[in-house]
Amino acid sequence: MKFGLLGMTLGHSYSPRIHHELGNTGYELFECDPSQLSTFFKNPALQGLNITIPYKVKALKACHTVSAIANRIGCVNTMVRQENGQWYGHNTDYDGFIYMLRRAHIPIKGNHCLVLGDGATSKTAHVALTDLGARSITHMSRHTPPTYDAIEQFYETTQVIINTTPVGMYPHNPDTLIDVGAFHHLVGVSDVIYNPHRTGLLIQADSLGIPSTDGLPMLVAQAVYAAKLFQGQDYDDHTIESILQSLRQELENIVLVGMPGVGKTTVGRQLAKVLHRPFYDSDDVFLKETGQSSSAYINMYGEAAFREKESAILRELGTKTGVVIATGGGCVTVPENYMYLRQNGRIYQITRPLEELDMTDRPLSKGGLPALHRLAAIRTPMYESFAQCTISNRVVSETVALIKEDFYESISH
Ligand SMILES: Nc1ncnc2c1ncn2[C@@H]1O[C@H](COP(=O)(O)OP(=O)(O)O)[C@@H](O)[C@H]1O
Ligand SMILES: O=C(O)C1=C[C@@H](OP(=O)(O)O)[C@@H](O)[C@H](O)C1
Ligand SMILES: [Mg+2]
Repeated sequence: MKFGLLGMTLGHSYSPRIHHELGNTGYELFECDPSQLSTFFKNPALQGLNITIPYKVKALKACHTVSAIANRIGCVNTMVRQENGQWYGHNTDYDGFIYMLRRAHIPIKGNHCLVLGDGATSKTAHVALTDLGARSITHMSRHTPPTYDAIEQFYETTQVIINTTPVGMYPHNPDTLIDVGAFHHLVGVSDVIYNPHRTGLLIQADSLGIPSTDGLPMLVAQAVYAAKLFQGQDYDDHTIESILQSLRQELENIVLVGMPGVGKTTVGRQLAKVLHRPFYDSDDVFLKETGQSSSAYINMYGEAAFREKESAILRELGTKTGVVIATGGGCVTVPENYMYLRQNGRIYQITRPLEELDMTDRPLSKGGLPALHRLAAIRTPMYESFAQCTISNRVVSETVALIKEDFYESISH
């Protein structure tokens, strides 16, 4: 009995991890060339498959019976071997897509929807949005009209935006196709990408207070719905949510911001140790990359030159998942750094009474306590606009425990 995911180049996939959690411990990855495909499907040991690009249409053709939904979409993502040896095909991406929208409370009925992209996922989205009662569905793409040059004509009508393109996906993050702020009547934005957790599109939606969702709930839900077909088990929403939570817990970064000398490096290092995560300090990375400490560099070339290099470092660090990142105290002065850090992370502002801050070798704290007060007056609103949570750093071990507690609590919502 073999189960697994079929594709051409699979790289890192969460599917085995999800199916293993559902008890299907033999679920594996099958990378296959187009020329091997018809022989592959004939292997009688194969009991169940999930299919990813570029084989979703070919898979449909290999099935003897196909669900009505999969037929309408024109491709299958799940194949189940029947007792007579023939393949049955379904599309659980459809079910996963609907689950994702329902979970995020994004209303479709009666609404004008704009779908970015015209690939396989956009077809799934089209059929699902139709079934959910969308008032209109417009597909925007690079080559088939309407193309992105025509986007302005949709600013006043669009109510829901769904991105089905890979734009903004790792390692090309952050990158966006459109300006969410230009749309005036949005009630929901969804991106089927799940790495990063928050694409540029979703960060924009979030900052405008528009309900939004990434694609991880869809990924997990389609896997659970496929497992129902593979294993004949009747999983409920609770199963989807608990797997989603464990993935989020593993993937979400913890990012520390705050005044120079407040304890970001010290707390971050301890926290990483307690959580068994890799630790990155942007000033350490700076030293490794330039051969100079941040303070020496600022003294020699000025703050602006330092900020530019620091941003490039944060852009790179922010694409990582499951790590702890301590930033340098001034990272909040560059607005783009928010997107770099927030795309995969929950950001914590660390505070301590200014009188207790360590000012050694910190050029921006030069000038004693009055200078530190002036710096804090400028920066505090910036730290607050970056951070989702503020933690006061009295005793390092307690600070670590408080962040850990908040982090797990935040993931469970
Ligand atoms: N809660 C705390 N109590 C006492 N000293 C602390 C505390 N947190 C950090 N420190 C000390 O403050 C200094 C600055 O800490 P550091 O982690 O380098 O700050 P940052 O990275 O925010 O600039 C270090 O000497 C560190 O040991
Ligand atoms: O506040 C700042 O502008 C800076 C803080 C430093 O990091 P710490 O906050 O870890 O001291 C370091 O990045 C650099 O000297 C600039
Ligand atoms: Mg530091």
